Amino acid sequence: MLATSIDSTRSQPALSAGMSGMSAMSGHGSSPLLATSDDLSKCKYVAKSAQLGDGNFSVVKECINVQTRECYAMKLVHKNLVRDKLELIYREFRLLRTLSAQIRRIENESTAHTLVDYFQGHHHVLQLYDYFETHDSIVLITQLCDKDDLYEHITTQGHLDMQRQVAPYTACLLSVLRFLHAQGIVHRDIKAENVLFRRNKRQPRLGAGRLPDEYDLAAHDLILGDFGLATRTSDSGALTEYVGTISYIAPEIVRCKNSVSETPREKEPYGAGVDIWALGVLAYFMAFGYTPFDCETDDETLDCIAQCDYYVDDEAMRDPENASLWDFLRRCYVVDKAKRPSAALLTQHPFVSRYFDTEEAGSALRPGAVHRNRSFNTLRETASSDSDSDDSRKSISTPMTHYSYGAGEPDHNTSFMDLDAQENALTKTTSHGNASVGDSRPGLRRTISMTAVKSSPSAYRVNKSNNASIIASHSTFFLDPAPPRAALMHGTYSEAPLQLSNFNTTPKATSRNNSSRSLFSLINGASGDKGADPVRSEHWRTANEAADAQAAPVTFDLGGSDDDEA
Ligand SMILES: Nc1ncnc2c1ncn2[C@@H]1O[C@H](COP(=O)(O)OP(=O)(O)OP(=O)(O)O)[C@@H](O)[C@H]1O
Repeated sequence: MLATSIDSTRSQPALSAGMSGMSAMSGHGSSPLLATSDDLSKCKYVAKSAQLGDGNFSVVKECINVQTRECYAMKLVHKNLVRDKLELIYREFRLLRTLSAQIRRIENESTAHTLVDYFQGHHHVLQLYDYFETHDSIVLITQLCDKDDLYEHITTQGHLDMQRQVAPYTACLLSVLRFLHAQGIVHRDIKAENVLFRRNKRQPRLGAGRLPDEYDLAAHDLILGDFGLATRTSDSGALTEYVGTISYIAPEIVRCKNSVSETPREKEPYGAGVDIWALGVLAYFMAFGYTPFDCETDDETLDCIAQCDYYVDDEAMRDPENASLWDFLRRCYVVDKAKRPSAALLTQHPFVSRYFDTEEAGSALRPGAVHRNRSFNTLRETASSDSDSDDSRKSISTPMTHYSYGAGEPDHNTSFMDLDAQENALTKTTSHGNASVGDSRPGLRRTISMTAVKSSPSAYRVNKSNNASIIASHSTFFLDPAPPRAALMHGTYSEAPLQLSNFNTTPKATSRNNSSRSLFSLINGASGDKGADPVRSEHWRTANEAADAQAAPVTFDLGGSDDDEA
């Protein structure tokens, strides 16, 4: 691992030098050298001025690669905003890049007959295609998704249809978590705002007798994004950071907040189970249109999470047709992280097992009676066994020892048959309290992720063994058509992208294929112009802001780990 100076490579033709792409976005965090206009690459992307969305540190816009006319999402992370939080973007980039490489490998190896589940988790991870740096921004070029995310879908519809949407959407996200966790990656920010819908929706060809109308096929277009808080457990050692989004964080993360003054050694580390808890929160939100633990203040919410005290709609709880969902949620909301099931085990749960190849799990566990509950009300019960009748809400407390895996990590081989055999009937602690909680429940609002990342310049190093051009070329799989390598930026330091109110061309939305065994063959295959269009490219490349060249860039080391592409 050794640092590479930006200016030593920037003057090279960006796309011909193996390390140039990487080094342009990498560096050592000290004494950055001034770039001149000669050093700047032309930007190969033009963005729409209107944004698709924004986050704490970034704006996301639709863009077009001027050579291939493929459309992507452009995430512009403003350097000023991340100057003391470089590790955030560094970590997100590294993870997305590694995941993209891993996904490419899997997709190349996959054949139709090996696809046994309806959802292939790796198809639903936001794909990184390209990256570059300008004077003001670090820019990630990713798969293009719809403007409306899952949060918008839920709030627009009030709540989602249990049978057609909640169950398959949950199954799809469970499939993503199973994939990520198998790679040793914890997302740590599973929430509706981070679930997108792929833009390029193609009509799937369904196999005979294959569930054409039983569920919303948009489930195959879910894309999990925002890997800003994701981490590899092997990279981070014990996870003890208080990060995530309050409504969705697990009790063990809450405990990390409360033990902030303790030495790291004394903190109780958490793992992939935090994503399972958050998936339970999201499934609940999809089903009922509000989140289970939210109170008026953050402190109250954290207390409720720590005690697993969640809102329960009385009617919805009693409806036997919702039993499967409630049971799924109870499996997710286990306070003891060692007893919370893994994503792999949860695929056997009746609420979602129809979407997985879980024959061994036993057909008796397969659901058939999960239907939409159209008539829930907002009266919920509170679980606190000590709550008084003047409590403003009622609740049901999930027992913390709902079932037992024994000590240590969950046994991923344990089936739900085994678990159910161990399990006692759910012991609800229903308290009195007659007041409706409708008034006390805080209004829904888009959530904000918490970060606890401190700057650590020493972490930025360059790994010369990672060849940027190889990594970049690997980030282009499943493009339709695949762009020539020269059409990518490969991390170069470039002029700011031109921004237009609209593209005066007919762009091709770029997306990876849908997933599922029945959806694997798609009606519309790759077609169209496969080559770069240099004339058009030059046309698009005019009018970039040369002013960008006047100051030194923030330097980044995006050197990968050893398990990145070789
Ligand atoms: N690939 C994409 N296609 C379409 N829209 C996107 C895409 N990526 C992000 N968005 C939109 O931009 C918003 C912000 O993106 P993202 O969550 O990645 O930014 P962030 O700065 O990491 O956010 P946060 O501060 O919440 O962590 C998303 O909520 C979504 O609406």
